[in-house]
Amino acid sequence: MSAPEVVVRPGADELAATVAGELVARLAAAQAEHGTASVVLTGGGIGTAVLRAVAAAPGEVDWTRVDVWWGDERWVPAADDDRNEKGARAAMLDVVGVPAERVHAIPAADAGYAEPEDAAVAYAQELAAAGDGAVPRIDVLLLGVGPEGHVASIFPDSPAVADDRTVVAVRDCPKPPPTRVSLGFPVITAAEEVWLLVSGEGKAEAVARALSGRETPASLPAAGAVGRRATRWMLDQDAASQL
Ligand SMILES: O=C(O)[C@H](O)[C@@H](O)[C@H](O)[C@H](O)COP(=O)(O)O
Repeated sequence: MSAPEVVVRPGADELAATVAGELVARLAAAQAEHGTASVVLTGGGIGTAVLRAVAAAPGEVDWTRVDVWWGDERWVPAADDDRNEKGARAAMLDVVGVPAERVHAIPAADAGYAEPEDAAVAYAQELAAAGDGAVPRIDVLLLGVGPEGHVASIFPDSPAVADDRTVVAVRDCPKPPPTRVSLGFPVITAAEEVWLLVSGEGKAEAVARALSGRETPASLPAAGAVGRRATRWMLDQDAASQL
């Protein structure tokens, strides 16, 4: 595991454009090496801005050979505007044309699973099937970061921080909506590259704490979000202001 890399851009728009350009380049390189590429998407403001920037400049990637997964999803019906999937489809997936069979959405609350725990098991099975029983190769795993240091839907000092399952149901989230399904640390830390996308002064303290080396994944989940080959903190100036 290498030391985290920190990239700082002046503002959120420049950050989104930089991340989009580097994501396109990384996915194209993965396709050149493996034939296919895979990315885990995040919800949230800067994550969605990145998807819009990718759609505006989709580059050299063959989008019919990209597998798309999600880091977390809100436990709401498929048509609800809170769905990360809905936002990602509108911002990018439908624009660049990722085929339906490569879009691995976390089941919605009206998809036929009684409880989010059942949906989590189903998503864990879908991941395992793609990876021949293990976590599939993830070229880039994108994560937003909350002001208190959550990533995906793993919140500080919540049961998910110590859960060794690949996918977990999460209840009583401090950020609404309160019920979610999230990847667990075993998947996040299995990704080739983890990119943490952070914008705004309200996140500056969490960024500084995560990079201080003094936090645990339980106290500050973002501190536990490390990739196998690379961990990149991609920040705007405000988010970097306490470094
Ligand atoms: O679905 C979600 O809510 C997320 O995936 C969540 O982890 C998000 O990425 C962060 O809360 C940052 O969100 P913002 O960029 O909007 O602050």
